[in-house]
Amino acid sequence: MLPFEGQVVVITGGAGAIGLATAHLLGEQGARIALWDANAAALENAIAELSGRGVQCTSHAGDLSDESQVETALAAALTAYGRVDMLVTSVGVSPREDAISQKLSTWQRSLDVNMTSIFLASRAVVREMIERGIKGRIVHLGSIMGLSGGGLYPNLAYHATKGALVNMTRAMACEWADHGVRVNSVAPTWVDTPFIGALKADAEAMQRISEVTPLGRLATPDEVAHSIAFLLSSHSAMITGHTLPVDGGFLAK
Ligand SMILES: NC(=O)c1ccc[n+]([C@@H]2O[C@H](COP(=O)([O-])OP(=O)(O)OC[C@H]3O[C@@H](n4cnc5c(N)ncnc54)[C@H](O)[C@@H]3O)[C@@H](O)[C@H]2O)c1
Ligand SMILES: O=C(O)C(=O)C[C@H](O)[C@H](O)CO
Repeated sequence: MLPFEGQVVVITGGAGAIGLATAHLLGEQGARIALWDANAAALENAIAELSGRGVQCTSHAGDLSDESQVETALAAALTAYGRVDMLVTSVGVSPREDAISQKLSTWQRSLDVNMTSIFLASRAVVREMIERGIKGRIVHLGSIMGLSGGGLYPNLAYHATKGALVNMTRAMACEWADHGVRVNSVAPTWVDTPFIGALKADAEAMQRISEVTPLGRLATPDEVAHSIAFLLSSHSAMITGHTLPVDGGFLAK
């Protein structure tokens, strides 16, 4: 039997690079997938890719910082599958603005996407898990920037929201442990995805990233997906409230 045979996973930001790599990995291991994302065109491609490989999948296109979108998405997933066993939150925005010139609107949008959407999806899914007695598992996409001040370039709103996610993970884990729901995060280093397209085009930034990363390279979406799968699996049954760096040694320096 496959490790996630028949289990249902909701992946927010599921049309993005890390979300989709996770969908492929969990799908290969027997999971049924619900991808939620704001990017309707990318979702369509993602669903075509997954279906082409025989993975059962549904999607919902909408802004997940909007409570009604999250509720609609969950209702559709429940209609399709009747349950949700796992949630991966992989939405994110990274404005890379310095604090002095940052606009309030940019700051607010970062909070809405990087924090509120995660609260909304987690709350919606865990209500269902508790109602149905499902011992669910959640993994959030944090960042090494939530565990350090960074230093290579200013990005206050990103640092603040990813830092908050570390403690949101702990608080959710403590609150939901009695129901058998585990909550963890991964904190990747820079991952080779379109999310850091502007940085990849900057040779000097890439050189500095390589210097501050003991393993000297970007992570791949697949490497992050495998860490997520571990935290969703029974192999991590005694781990909750934890943030796992997937960082090539960045935080060890
Ligand atoms: N790529 C990296 O270097 C890196 C490193 C560390 C952490 N992360 C985190 O991993 C996560 C995924 O990153 P990625 O590299 O796959 O990026 P990505 O841009 O490929 O994927 C992010 C997805 O989130 C979706 N999204 C953004 N705002 C949304 C909203 N309001 N509602 C619904 N969907 C929304 C986007 O449409 C996109 O498909 C993010 O949380 C990011 O902060 C990325
Ligand atoms: O977008 C940025 O500038 C980031 O810092 C995003 C990621 O978190 C970065 O790749 C390191 O984790």
